[in-house]
Amino acid sequence: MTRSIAIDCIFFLLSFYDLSIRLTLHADILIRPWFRRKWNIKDSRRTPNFNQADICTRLWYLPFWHSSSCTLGSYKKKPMNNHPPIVPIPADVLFRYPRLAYEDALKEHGSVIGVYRKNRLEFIVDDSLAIEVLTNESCFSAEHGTAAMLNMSILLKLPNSFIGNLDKLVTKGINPFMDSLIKKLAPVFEKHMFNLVAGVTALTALPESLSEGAGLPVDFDAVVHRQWRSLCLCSSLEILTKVEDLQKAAIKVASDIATVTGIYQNIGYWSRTFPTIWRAFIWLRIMVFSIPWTFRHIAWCVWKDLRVFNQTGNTDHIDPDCLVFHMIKATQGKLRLHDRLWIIGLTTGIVFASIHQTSAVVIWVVYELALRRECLPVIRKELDRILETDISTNKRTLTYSSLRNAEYLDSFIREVMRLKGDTLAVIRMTTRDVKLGNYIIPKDSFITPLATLSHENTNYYGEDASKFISDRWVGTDKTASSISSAYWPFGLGRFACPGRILAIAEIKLIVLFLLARADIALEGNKYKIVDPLTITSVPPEGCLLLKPLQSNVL
Ligand code: HEM
Repeated sequence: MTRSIAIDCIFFLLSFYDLSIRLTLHADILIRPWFRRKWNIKDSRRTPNFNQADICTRLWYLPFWHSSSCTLGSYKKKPMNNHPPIVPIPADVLFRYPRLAYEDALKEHGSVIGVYRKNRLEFIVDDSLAIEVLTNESCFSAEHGTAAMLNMSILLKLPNSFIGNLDKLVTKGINPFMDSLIKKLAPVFEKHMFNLVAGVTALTALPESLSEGAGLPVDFDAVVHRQWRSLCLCSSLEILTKVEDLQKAAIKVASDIATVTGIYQNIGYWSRTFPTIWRAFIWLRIMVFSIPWTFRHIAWCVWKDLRVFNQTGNTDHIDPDCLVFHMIKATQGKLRLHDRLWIIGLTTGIVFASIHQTSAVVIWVVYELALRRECLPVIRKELDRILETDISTNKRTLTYSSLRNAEYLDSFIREVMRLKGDTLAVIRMTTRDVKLGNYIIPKDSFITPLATLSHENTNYYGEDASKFISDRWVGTDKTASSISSAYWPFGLGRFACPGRILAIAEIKLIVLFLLARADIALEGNKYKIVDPLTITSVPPEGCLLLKPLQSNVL
């Protein structure tokens, strides 16, 4: 840590060097060819894709170029015997072209390599070792990986497994109750999506608006962030739906945890350039101040419910679909102080796990659909077929069984999740020195398989593995949530995402209710990938256009 901070300080000083070069280059474009000739920077010695990096990046790494590595990080540790090769990949290249950089390095150096990223050595493996790494929990631990990412190794010292408990909670408290959950969620999703379309309908009625064309822009990201994220909470923590402030607090907590895990670290210049100082600072700010402060409302609500349970001995005041209810039921008898704190801790974990990734993936799915407009009529036809009639209200609506029958949409979502370009999406940490292939991976090392090598592997998917075929999975038993050695956007092994069934159901609800009333398109027919290294968690940016339908499906 001290060493890393010292390295960051050196980086800090060197950044002035970096700045001066950037200024010089930007000031006079004419000197660029001279620089190119002088430093012969046309071709990379290491990665063929490196020529895409700009001249500034190369000059930034110039002082370290002739050493065995071009990142300062590699001076940190002396490799032990049988250590996998450490491949120097400049940070900027990793950020911009992670997939190509890692794939090339693995192709050149073998199936396991070490790469320094954000001052941290990570081991990357190819498809041949992916299953071993993802499923052998005793050597490659998901729990250790998550705790280390959060800088919360204290979680591993607790008498109960935190992630194990989260996993059990979702498996026992959500998955068996999907029918009733979807019954509760569907009307809320319906209302929000229909309101969104109604807003556009009102605008298109104005004489100055475009009546033709692809539609009017809506701030879909904001809808997902403000409204839909909070809707997700209905499913897990019904308590939060009662008070708007609590929803906001939950969203803030989820985004704080995402920041601590480094999800947004790639986006900012300072966080990328001074990763260790940034991590220490952010950890302190968020874990010590922000989360306790923001979470106090939610914690207080849960605490009150738990107190009432302790006083009365019954759970009548809590919705039986709410996870707090299941947590109380799982604890025998009266709740002691540590039981209550544990339940509050698990609540934080669920808030993060259930909101963050789902809201990013829904944006991916909607944007991909907007680019493949030929799929919209097929989905609408499917929607018409799967709708069920509620006998009490005589109204056609979506139920969990109708969502399960949405085979085409399911296949589309699976293709999006497979091909959106995840790289280092699922992390593990070695619990001891582990032999992997011909190498020894030292204890406490981050290790992760490169997802693209599994998800687009021609051995599994045939020659058209990288081609998006929307109905590829229709009529097969492979649904968007069924994971395998060739498809693991939800992880694999003992701690594979337990919330995947709910996540896919929620994504289907939002897409179906949206398409029931509107056509979608993307402005300029494109979106921008904000962070190619963290595709699953950081959604793409684009401007969604909505055009209300002439005749609604629902
Ligand atoms: C599209 C949305 C989602 C994606 C892509 C996703 C992905 C993942 C991944 C990759 C993991 C790690 C698995 C491993 O290490 O093998 C995970 C873990 C987990 N997920 Fe999800 N997830 C999603 C939605 C949800 C939802 C809706 C819930 C809860 C209702 C949930 C609850 C959990 C829990 C409890 C864990 C284990 C704890 C942890 O590792 O943090 N997830 N998820």
